[in-house]
Amino acid sequence: MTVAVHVGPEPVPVLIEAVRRAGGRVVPLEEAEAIVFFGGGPDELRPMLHEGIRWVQLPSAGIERFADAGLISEHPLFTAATGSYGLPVAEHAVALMLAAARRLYRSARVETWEPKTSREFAGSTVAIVGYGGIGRVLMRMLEPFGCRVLAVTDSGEAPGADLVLPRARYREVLPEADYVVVLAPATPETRGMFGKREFELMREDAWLVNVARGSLVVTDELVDALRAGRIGGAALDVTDPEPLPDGHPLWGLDNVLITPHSANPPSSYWRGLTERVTSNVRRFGDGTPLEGVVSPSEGF
Ligand SMILES: NC(=O)c1ccc[n+]([C@@H]2O[C@H](COP(=O)([O-])OP(=O)(O)OC[C@H]3O[C@@H](n4cnc5c(N)ncnc54)[C@H](O)[C@@H]3O)[C@@H](O)[C@H]2O)c1
Ligand SMILES: O=C(O)[C@H](O)COP(=O)(O)O
Repeated sequence: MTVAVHVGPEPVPVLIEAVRRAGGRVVPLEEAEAIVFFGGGPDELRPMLHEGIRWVQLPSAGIERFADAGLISEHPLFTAATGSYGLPVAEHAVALMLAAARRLYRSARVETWEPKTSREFAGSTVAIVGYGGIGRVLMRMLEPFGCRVLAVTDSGEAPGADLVLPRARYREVLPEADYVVVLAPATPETRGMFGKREFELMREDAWLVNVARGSLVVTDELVDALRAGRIGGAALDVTDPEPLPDGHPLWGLDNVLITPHSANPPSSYWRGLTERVTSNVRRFGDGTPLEGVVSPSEGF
């Protein structure tokens, strides 16, 4: 079946091309049965959802803005870009962990010769809290380092992991991990899932690596834990608030690495998104299950 797809509100040429590559027809909104949404938020999307729309493809992996606005439904069906950005985000997590282990965050800033304090990353214990699309790629990248991987996922399956626990038991991995990589979605359930209580469970030399969403971490309690030496450090690609304002205490702590939500650079973003669009337009046309379907009740 040829799918009639509207790409908007921004008619991005590479997305139009991705729809056509999959055999879809790019049409005005009134004639569309599917929307590849790009260029706005819930306020722009809501008025586009006329009764002929059966499917909406959202551009990011984290779709909390749309869930919080009450837009996610089964009819129309919503898909996210979950898993599409596995390679770049997993690579960024590895870069942050290596920089932490090798103390590059420190060496890059000092202007004097210092005693050696770095450690080896190979053989570390890495907890992946939210083992999904990105977590699966991270697992593969950790293999050559001989890491021990503790995975938190409700699926019960994480091939190669040394331990798999359901999300309700995520705190149990914290005392064992050298690095806790946060990869869960932003939902009401995950808001603040890393705060004082969780930092107290972590090892004093362990690093928190957040490449998911800032809302999962209670920022003030993280600052307290870092100042008190309760944990070794934090590497944050995402923060709450975001952007992190100038003068925020996190900027001044030397055991903190901050990147500006740059784990998924533009070239990787467009590659991941166009692949997801092509694959899902094809699947929609064939009547096969779509990738990245969002559950209205779960919010991811
Ligand atoms: N930094 C960036 O630029 C960037 C880019 C892409 C994605 N992200 C974020 O990374 C995260 C993961 O993306 P993904 O594509 O792997 O998504 P995904 O849906 O494939 O994986 C998320 C996993 O977390 C699990 N999960 C849900 N609730 C949980 C909980 N309470 N505790 C532990 N695990 C839980 C899910 O079951 C799923 O397996 C999302 O938060 C996304 O917004 C960030
Ligand atoms: O979740 C994602 O795909 C990235 O973090 C980008 O999300 P954003 O477009 O909502 O910032």
